[in-house]
Amino acid sequence: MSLMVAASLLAMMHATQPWPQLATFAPVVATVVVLSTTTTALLLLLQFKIQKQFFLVPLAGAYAIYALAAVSSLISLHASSGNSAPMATSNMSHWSTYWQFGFCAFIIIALLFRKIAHSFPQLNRISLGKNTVPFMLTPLIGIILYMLALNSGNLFSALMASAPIVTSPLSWGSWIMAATTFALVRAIGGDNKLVTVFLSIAALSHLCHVSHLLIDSTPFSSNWYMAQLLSLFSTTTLLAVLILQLSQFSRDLAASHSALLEKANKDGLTGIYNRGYFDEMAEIEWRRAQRIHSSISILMLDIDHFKEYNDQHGHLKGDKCLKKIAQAIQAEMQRPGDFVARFGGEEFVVLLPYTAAEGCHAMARKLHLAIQKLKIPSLDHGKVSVSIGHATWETPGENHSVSELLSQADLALYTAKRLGRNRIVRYEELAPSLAWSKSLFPPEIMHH
Ligand SMILES: Nc1nc2c(ncn2[C@@H]2O[C@H](COP(=O)(O)OP(=O)(O)OP(=O)(O)O)[C@@H](O)[C@H]2O)c(=O)[nH]1
Repeated sequence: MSLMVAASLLAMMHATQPWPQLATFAPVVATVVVLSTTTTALLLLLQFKIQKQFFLVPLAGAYAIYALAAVSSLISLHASSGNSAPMATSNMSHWSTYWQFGFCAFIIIALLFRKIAHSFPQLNRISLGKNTVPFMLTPLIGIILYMLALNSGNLFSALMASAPIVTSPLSWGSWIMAATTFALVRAIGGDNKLVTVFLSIAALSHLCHVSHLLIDSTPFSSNWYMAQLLSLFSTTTLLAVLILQLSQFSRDLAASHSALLEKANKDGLTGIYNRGYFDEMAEIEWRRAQRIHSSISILMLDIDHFKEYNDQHGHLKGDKCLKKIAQAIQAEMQRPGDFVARFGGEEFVVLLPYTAAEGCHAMARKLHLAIQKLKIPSLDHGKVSVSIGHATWETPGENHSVSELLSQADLALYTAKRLGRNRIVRYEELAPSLAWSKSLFPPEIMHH
């Protein structure tokens, strides 16, 4: 800001010094201003939609008015293409007087809204699309004022007469308005420091811009060039910060979305995947195995006598034991696609895509050994152990579902429990006597 004031003062000291006449300078500036103010107004409305802070709506109005003025400036430039610098005539034109007042007035309204926001919380609940009236009101007021400004040439001329700009009351009014806006931005500020800083820069460059016009607006003087540059500056600074904020916002959103997804898929206690995620992944892998005619295996593990463990050591120790076992199983998942989930209570399930029966059995042995190696002491049974049941489908058929494979692994696990726990049973071993097993185990036992 100090740099801007210093450059501005320097230009003022050499106010009338003529510079090279760049005929395209004013149209280029006006075009950039039209684009940047329109984008700023739209981004501010977008930000309101996200942040629900009503003051952003009049702030968008301020930039919408600026855009209207810049369009008007472009048109007048085109209409008087013979004139080298119609943007800065010796008197302030109607539109420039209008937009300088309008721009500042809307910023002041925005600041006041921000100040009293807590008294009108219902304003922040207005949503774009549903309640269109407040949003239509801003451009509507802008257009009405604009038409007034265009059609009241007599009123403005009377006020400004043909006096030099520096003696025109409207010009001074415009300067006072710009100075008040800057002072209010500094005084009221807000919680969003970045927006406040950049709004201050915009308000200060606007104040400098008006000051330059007041001192002298001879086309192509150093003062005139400075005034053009400042108008460019005052419209693009907030745009830059808005783009920065929106990109930051979308980055934050993506991060929190993936964190949320991660949380939704994980089991809170053990940190491994939960049953819901397992069901999703098992379905996907099952279909893939069907498509490419590949084998797929499922392994089910259940901690032995865990009820007794809980009763003897307490639930907290029980939780610790569950975590340790979950981590030990997780540590053995080395192939891409293999994964473990907590199936419920003290039961875990491991999905092994592209794995045939022998590979699955080797994995079961590895897991059994890994849990033995933990050497978690248990009062009645020496060390905590697990029972494992597993099943494999070499080529899953079209008319079958993953739940069939799951029930087979479950049946193998149940058999391991029945045979005395702390062992591995493969479903394929049971297969010939399956009918026998099913009739042997009544349905209520099957859901152990
Ligand atoms: N600490 C703790 N215990 C749990 C948790 N979830 C389930 N349990 C306990 O795990 C025990 C499971 O008991 P049962 O289904 O009878 O199985 P078990 O005692 O291991 O017997 P078998 O499986 O036949 O060896 C119950 O006491 C549950 O309260 C948990 O998140 N934390």
